[in-house]
Amino acid sequence: MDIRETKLPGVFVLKPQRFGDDRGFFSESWSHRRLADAGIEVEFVQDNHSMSSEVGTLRGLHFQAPPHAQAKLVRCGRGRLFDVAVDIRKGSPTYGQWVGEELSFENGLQLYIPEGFLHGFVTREPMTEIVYKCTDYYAPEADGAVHWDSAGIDWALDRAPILSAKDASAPRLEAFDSPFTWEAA
Ligand SMILES: Cc1cn([C@H]2C[C@H](O)[C@@H](COP(=O)(O)OP(=O)(O)O[C@H]3O[C@H](C)C(=O)[C@H](O)[C@H]3O)O2)c(=O)[nH]c1=O
Repeated sequence: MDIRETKLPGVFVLKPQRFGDDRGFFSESWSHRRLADAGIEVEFVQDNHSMSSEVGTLRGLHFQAPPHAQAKLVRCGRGRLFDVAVDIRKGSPTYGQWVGEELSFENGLQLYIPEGFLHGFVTREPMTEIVYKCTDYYAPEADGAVHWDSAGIDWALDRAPILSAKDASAPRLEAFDSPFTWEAA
């Protein structure tokens, strides 16, 4: 498994090895030991799986506030999507900055997103499925959102995205009071 840090410290792109043969391929999609060896010391407790039928479906930008903050390990089980993380830790040198990566069934890439970051994605193919591990359980009372179009993200959209009502009415980043604070390592 190759693991490389993105331009946003703490956010990593991972590429598990695929062993191909006449049947297809085999891949270890997650290894606690391999992440720990890369300095990613987290315990996942919940797997999420969502499917979006249409191209241009945008889910995000979401977070869970402390004490239910979630780090996530995201991959694309079917189709293709553009996955984004935004730093919202007050005092962080990279506050408000974003990084994006195209994840697909074909490329097998994953994105690791630590606590203190918004997460969102937009689909690039129909029937796209996202699968991701979380380090805390769903806590609806701690669930939060920031407007998808307020962090300067280049979503490369050719039309208005398909959104949930919650996402369409989320506050803009500039009007958002983050519950996260950056702590220098
Ligand atoms: C997140 C979640 C949702 N739900 C239920 C609540 C709703 O009845 C239904 C759909 O929830 P929501 O519209 O929040 O789903 P998404 O818009 O895909 O939200 C997710 O999308 C972004 C990209 C994320 O990273 C988060 O995991 C999450 O916010 O699933 C659960 O039962 N458990 C959960 O962990």
